[in-house]
Amino acid sequence: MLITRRAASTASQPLALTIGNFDGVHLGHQAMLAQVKQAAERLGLTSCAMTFEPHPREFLAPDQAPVRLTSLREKLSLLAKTGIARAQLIHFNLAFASIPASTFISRILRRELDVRWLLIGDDFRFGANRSGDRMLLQQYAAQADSFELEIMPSFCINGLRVSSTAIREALASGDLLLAKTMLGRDYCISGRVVDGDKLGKKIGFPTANICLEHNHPPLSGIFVVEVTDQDSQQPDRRLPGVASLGTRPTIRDAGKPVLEVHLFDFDKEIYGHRLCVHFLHKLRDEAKFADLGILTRQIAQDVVDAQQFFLIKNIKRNIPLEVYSFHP
Ligand SMILES: Cc1cc2nc3c(=O)[nH]c(=O)nc-3n(C[C@H](O)[C@H](O)[C@H](O)COP(=O)(O)O)c2cc1C
Ligand SMILES: Nc1ncnc2c1ncn2[C@@H]1O[C@H](COP(=O)(O)OP(=O)(O)O)[C@@H](O)[C@H]1O
Repeated sequence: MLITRRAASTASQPLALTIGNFDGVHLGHQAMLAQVKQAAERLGLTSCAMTFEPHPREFLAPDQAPVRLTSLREKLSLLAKTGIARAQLIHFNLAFASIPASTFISRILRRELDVRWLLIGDDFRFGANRSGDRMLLQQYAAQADSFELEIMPSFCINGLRVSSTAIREALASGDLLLAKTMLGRDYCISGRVVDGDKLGKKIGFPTANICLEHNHPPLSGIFVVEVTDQDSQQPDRRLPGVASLGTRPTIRDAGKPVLEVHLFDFDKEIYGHRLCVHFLHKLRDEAKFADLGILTRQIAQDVVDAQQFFLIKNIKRNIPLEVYSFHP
């Protein structure tokens, strides 16, 4: 077995490690990473998260692979925000998928990475044919001069197990609040602004078209959003707007999802800028309208509905408030 390393910036030091796909870096992942950091501090180790690209199921069964919550870039940036010292990226290919579970432990975890403390989820499986499990790791952990093993129980909120699958389902059904509860932040998609059909300005609603880093986003429809522009003077400033994520059937069906945002009270050229679109609320599903005039009137209504959302969101209040909106 040949292992090649690229761009390791930290010197090789004994590790406190956790392993996973970390798609979304949700609150369950964040709790795991916090434990790894604590153990690393306590034991004088380097905290590290091992993750895979592509997602193992994207490689092994592309037809059944789940839609991604985060691109690799987004995932690494979220991992960095947790304060974990290092990410160990495994290029998931046939050679890696064929490594027997016991070889993965002895050769990679122990010899190559010098793992002294390991945290895994309660349903963690690994190695060729997913034959390795916590029992196997426990056997190795019991040996002299081995690593310490911790098992993370399911992380639940209101009795619901937080998982990437549950977040994908919440997003697909338009329940952005539930997704936010599990992610610990608004769901967001980032990418660079590219040229579109140049129709937006003509109909009075310029839209920044964002190049998607993953082809199958986990949600679709028309949304209230806030946008941050990483290439602006104020990269953390959240600009309000509306976004459309769909195939645009009215104009010329793009055949694949297109993400575009119209920002309120904004008229700068931002082609090439990297934007992050934070999804706050779903307004409606995308529709095929009879002509451009009807679509334009609907977009104007979407803007009014979104502004109403922001009006209520921004009022400071000390009374529990439930809001009903009626649509024709
Ligand atoms: C708030 C909003 C709602 C939209 N809703 C739809 C829709 O329901 N159906 C559709 O075909 N296109 C919809 N669009 C996409 C428009 O067709 C698109 O923005 C317009 O064609 C301009 O595209 P361009 O930026 O590539 O020039 C929507 C766009 C926005 C900003
Ligand atoms: N309020 C705004 N919201 C979004 N983009 C805007 C806005 N004002 C100006 N722009 C700029 O105009 C472009 C969108 O104009 P549009 O006519 O829709 O062209 P395109 O089809 O290339 O997206 C954006 O990429 C951005 O550079």
